[in-house]
Amino acid sequence: MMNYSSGPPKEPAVHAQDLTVVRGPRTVLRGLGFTVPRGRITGLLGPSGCGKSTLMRAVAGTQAKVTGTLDVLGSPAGHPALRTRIGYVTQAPSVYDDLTVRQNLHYFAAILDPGRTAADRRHENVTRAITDVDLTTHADALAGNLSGGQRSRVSLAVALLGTPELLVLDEPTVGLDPVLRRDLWNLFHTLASERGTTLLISSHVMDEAERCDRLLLMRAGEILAGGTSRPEAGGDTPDALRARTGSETVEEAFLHLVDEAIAADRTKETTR
Ligand SMILES: Nc1ncnc2c1ncn2[C@@H]1O[C@H](COP(=O)(O)OP(=O)(O)OP(=O)(O)O)[C@@H](O)[C@H]1O
Repeated sequence: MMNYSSGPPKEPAVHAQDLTVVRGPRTVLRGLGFTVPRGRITGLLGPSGCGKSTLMRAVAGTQAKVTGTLDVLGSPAGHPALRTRIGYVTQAPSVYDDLTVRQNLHYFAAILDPGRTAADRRHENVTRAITDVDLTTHADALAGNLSGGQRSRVSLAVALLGTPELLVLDEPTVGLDPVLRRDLWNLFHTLASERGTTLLISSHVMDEAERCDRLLLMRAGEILAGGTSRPEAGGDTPDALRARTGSETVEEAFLHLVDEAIAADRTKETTR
């Protein structure tokens, strides 16, 4: 296993400039600039509806009406060459209820790595992914009989099958108990430190921000902290964010920045 402790490559995994997304009649992301450093966990945090899922869909290449620059692992987002290099887990677990956990994984493994000669490798990858998400004891259970949290871990295991360079995880810990949340965060840190995986993880639970290496804070389709319009491009660290805003927690820092943004909006309106 490779160890990336000597420092990840400098070129960011994701680079966005003037990124704008329109959904229906609304401009949901407005001219965003940010980078996601390689081999680190970047947390994307902000209130419900601020545009986190839309941003992740754009990075994963599944979002329509994206304008501006969005480079992912050196290619434009959505490029076919990125398909096997990115693992994307949406909020809705995509598993087949009438297959067991192991059968689900074998099904997706066969798509990623087809052919009889790859059977041993597929078997190894499936076993590793099931172990990674701690579902070994449920490997032969039907997915339809699993709890919500277990089903989302099957989705995560599917994303881990191809050993992706970039993992895009949309609220992966929603509905999980504290022990599982802790275990998953430990897994995320192991993936970053031992496999060099870049993780972009969304959450609206501010205490999860403390577990990230870097933070991008969003509000109403804009980046509030960690974007490239500020010197802390590549995401603020939780420590830097707290220090910069004189706050004890990331939640307090976020509220401080929201208040600042609201005050700045009001000033703009009154000077119009
Ligand atoms: N298909 C759609 N058509 C039009 N607007 C949409 C569509 N999907 C989402 N939106 C709007 O885009 C905005 C951003 O949605 P998005 O799902 O990206 O937010 P989010 O931050 O991920 O929210 P949550 O934390 O609740 O998942 C929301 O205001 C939402 O109403």
